[in-house]
Formats: sequence, structure tokens, C-alpha cells
Amino acid sequence: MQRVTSSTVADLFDVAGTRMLEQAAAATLPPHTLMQRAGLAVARLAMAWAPHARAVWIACGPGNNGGDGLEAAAQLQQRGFAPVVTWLGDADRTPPDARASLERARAAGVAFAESPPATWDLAIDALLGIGASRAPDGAMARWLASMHAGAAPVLSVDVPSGLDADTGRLTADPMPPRAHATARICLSLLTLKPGLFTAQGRDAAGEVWLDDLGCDASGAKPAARLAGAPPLHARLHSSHKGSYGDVAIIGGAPGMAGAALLAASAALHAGAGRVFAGLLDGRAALDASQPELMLRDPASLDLSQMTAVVGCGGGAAICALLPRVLSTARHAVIDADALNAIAQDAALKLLLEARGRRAQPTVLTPHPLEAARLLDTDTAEVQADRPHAAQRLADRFGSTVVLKGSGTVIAAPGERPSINLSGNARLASAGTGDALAGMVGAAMASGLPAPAAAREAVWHHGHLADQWPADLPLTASALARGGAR
Ligand SMILES: NC(=O)C1=CN([C@@H]2O[C@H](COP(=O)(O)OP(=O)(O)OC[C@H]3O[C@@H](n4cnc5c(N)ncnc54)[C@H](OP(=O)(O)O)[C@@H]3O)[C@@H](O)[C@H]2O)[C@@H](O)CC1
Ligand SMILES: Nc1ncnc2c1ncn2[C@@H]1O[C@H](COP(=O)(O)OP(=O)(O)O)[C@@H](O)[C@H]1O
Ligand SMILES: [K+]
Repeated sequence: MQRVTSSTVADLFDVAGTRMLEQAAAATLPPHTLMQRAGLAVARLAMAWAPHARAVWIACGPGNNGGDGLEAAAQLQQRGFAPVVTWLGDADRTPPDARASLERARAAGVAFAESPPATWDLAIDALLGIGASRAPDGAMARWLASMHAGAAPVLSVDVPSGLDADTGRLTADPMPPRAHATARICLSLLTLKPGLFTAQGRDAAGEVWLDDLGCDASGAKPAARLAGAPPLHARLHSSHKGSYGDVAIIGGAPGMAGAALLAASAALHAGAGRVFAGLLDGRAALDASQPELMLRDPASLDLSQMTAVVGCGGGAAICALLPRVLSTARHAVIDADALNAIAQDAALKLLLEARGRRAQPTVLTPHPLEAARLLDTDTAEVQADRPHAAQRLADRFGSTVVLKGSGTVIAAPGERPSINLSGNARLASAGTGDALAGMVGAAMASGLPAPAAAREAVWHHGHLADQWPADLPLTASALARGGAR
């Protein structure tokens, strides 16, 4: 059993891939072995996580997820706990594995009840797993609501019931936030699923653990992956500023120079060799506290050997500069208003596609609304399947795509998408995206391929937020300055 952290490197399997693995594993094992292992793993995690829990409520659904809960109930009962099971199954329609576990729970003397106990110290959600086919309703919906509204911790078996395991979309009502992040825990069985880590999945699941049930997934085809912590890059003694590349920040229209300066500061602190600020606001002055930045007229910059970070605070004026950036920049990071300009302009879309065909490294860094505009859809559709939306954008424009938000997805043509687990909602403040664009620019300028540059910068950006002292406000300018590594 393994706890998943922001540093964990792991493959993620969708429901179809998990089912194939389950069938392959079950074919080599005596009947009911997987469910016994699953139930034992749930019981062990429950005992380790809530060792003092006296009243344990296990809510079991009609399928094999419920079977895991029944098996866990039998195991807990045998270890001196006294769980109360509420089971929504119908004896005639229960799948064979779950029926065997039902018999074991009964034989162990587990108490069954029609409705939840009056109070509980730990709730185990074994209502729905990867077989969820619609939004919970009736008793199931009521039990889920009271489980998540209660003060006691919740352990979800395999996936939180009501969460789409492939996408992280909640089909149940949004779960209320919890005072403590550790008050929700999820034991994913056999495989890790993408939906646990993006969209609403992170809030619903809480801390995620994996038990592979003794099965080897190495031959199977994952749907996505957790890229985990990037490698450390040592700097050679013989290197010089030219080794780490030039970054040109192009943006900062009148009234929005701050966004471009945030990106410039972030690129500098993330290790770029030289950073040029090409501000669209000709009257804007550089911050005297950052004399390393070089102010330039954007039209004067020769981008052919540079990494251009374009769009931060760009306003409508960025439109006129985009044809030259898209045609000439050696590497490009396209953010904010530059993305919006491209979304509205067929000629710019063609230029971006042409960059992709020429294999000129490009990273797009949309938040969900910007991604929706580029895909000609709405935010809800993007958020309903973030890995798929990021992959569509990557394939459409031949670019690496960073789809921002909780569980940032990084996609590139011909690669499996990866999901980043560093970062938290303290990043939800103006300008943190500009800082990220600058960090991606620095990583590309150092010579990393676009997908690796995107993954590494996104991880470091989030990691800074995770390490941020609780009593210090997280501002974008401080985040940008903390980008040194
Ligand atoms: N077999 C094994 O040994 C192993 C199995 N494992 C475990 O099995 C889980 C998958 O089991 P599963 O395929 O039975 O699906 P599961 O998630 O229980 O749901 C299907 C049932 O729920 C019902 N249902 C669906 N939606 C509903 C709704 N909204 N409201 C009400 N009912 C709803 C659906 O009914 P139907 O749609 O057919 O009407 C059906 O009866 C997996 O997540 C893991 O925990 C692992 O431990 C590995 C070992
Ligand atoms: N709830 C959250 N959890 C994790 N990361 C978040 C969250 N909210 C925002 N972020 C991160 O903060 C940054 C915000 O970027 P963006 O939306 O472009 O904001 P801005 O335009 O103000 O800079 C992105 O890197 C995003 O992934
Ligand atoms: K569940």
C-alpha cells in the first residue's frame, strides 16, 4: 500500500483499462481472491488511519464496490471492531464476489442496519466504484450527503461514490469542503484512476492511497500518468548565462504592465540566462528592484534565438504582434490575451498550426475558459473531461498544452497526458498564471523539450505554493520571486 504525494510517479488507468487488468488478474487467481485482498486493504487502512474509531459505519452499494465494503466489515469485525453495515444490495442481483463477501460478513457476525447509526467515528464509503453509471439518488444520495456533512472522517473505497473515475467530474451534489484535508481519504484499488487527481476529484478523494492487490500493471496501457517531482538539474561549472537562454516577455499593455513584469520576474528567478521585457505600454518603467530585467521595444527583439512568452497583460494590442512571434520565435509560451486573440482569429490559428508542423516548440497555458474559447466550446465541457480537452488542444495545434486549475493537465501530441499534483488553492489569486508562464519560458530557454519544460515548471510553481508558510500571504509577485531553484 502506497500513499500518493505530489512527488509520486505513477501510471493512471481509466475504467476500461482497470477492468482489463482486473479480468487478467482474476483469471490467474482462485475465486474471490481480489475482493478478499481489497477488503483486507480497506480494513488495514481504516485501522491505521482511525485506530480509535469505535463506531464504524460502512455504507455498501449493490455491486462489487459494496462487496469490498462487506469484506472490510468482516475483516474489521474479526479484529475487534464492531462495524455497522447499511447495504443497498438485492440478494438476487448481487455479483458473485460481492455475494461471497456478504456471506463472510454475516458469518463474522457483522451488524446490518436499514439506516445509518446515530453517530459514527469513521464512515467507509463503499457505495459505488468504477461501475457508477448515473448520479446517486434516493437512499444512496442521502447517505452520501450525511456522510460528507458529518464531522467524522470518510474513507472512500476505490473512488468516492459519485465521482467519475476517468474525468474527476462529480455526478453527485458537490461535496462540502472539509476543515481538515486529512478528513477524507481514498484507497484506490488495483490501479490509480485519473479522476482522483483533477477537476473535483482532489476535493472528493482527499489523500489518495493505492493498493495494487498484488497485481502487476506493467504490461497494460495507461490513460495518463502522474509525472511527479522532476529531476534536479545541476549546473556545470563551465556554464555561463548563454547556457540558460534568453527569454523575451511580450505583453503588458497600458494598465497591465504588471502581468508582464510578473512573468519576467518569474523567468529571471527560475534561472533564465537573460530576460527582456518587451512591454506594449511604451511609457511603463521597470521596477528598480529588478535591475536585471532589460526593457525593450517588442518590435526590436530578434526572437529567432529566444523563448518568447507572449500574452501576459497583452490586451487587444497583442494581436498585431502575434504573426511575427508565431512565425519567428525559437520557442514560444502563449498565455492569456494571446490565447484569446488566437481563439478569435482564423489566420492566427493557421500560424499556430504551422508552428506545430514545423516542430517549433510551443507551450499553450490556458485556464479552462481560455481552453474553451480555443476549442469553441464552454468551460463546463472542458472541465467535464480535462485530460481529453487538453489532449484535443495539443493535437489540434501541435503544441504542448498546460490546462491550469486543480490537477493541472499537461498534454502533448503523441504522449499520454500527465496530471500535476503539486499546488493548492492558495494559487487562486491574480497573477499566479503570469508567474507560471515566465517559469515555463525559463525552463524552455534552458533547453528542455516543451513537454518536459511544462511539466517541470508546473510542478515547481505548485511546489512553491505547497511549501508556502501558512502565516504568509501568497501573492503572485512573491511567488515569482521564489521561483529560484
Ligand atoms: N470483482 C472483484 O473481485 C473486484 C472488484 N473491485 C471493486 O469492484 C468495483 C467495481 O464493481 P462493479 O463493476 O460491480 O461496479 P460498482 O462500482 O460496484 O457499481 C455497480 C453497481 O452499482 C449500480 N449503480 C451504478 N450507478 C448507480 C447509482 N447511481 N445508484 C445506484 N446504483 C448504481 C449498478 O447497477 P446498474 O447500473 O446495473 O443498475 C451496479 O449494481 C471497483 O470499483 C472495486 O471497488 C476491486 O476491488 C477489485 C476486485
Ligand atoms: N484551486 C487551485 N488549485 C491548484 N492550483 C490552482 C488553483 N487555482 C488556481 N491555481 C493555479 O494558479 C494559476 C492561475 O492562473 P490563471 O488562472 O491564469 O490566473 P491569472 O490570470 O490571474 O494569472 C494556475 O497555475 C492554476 O493552475
Ligand atoms: K466508493
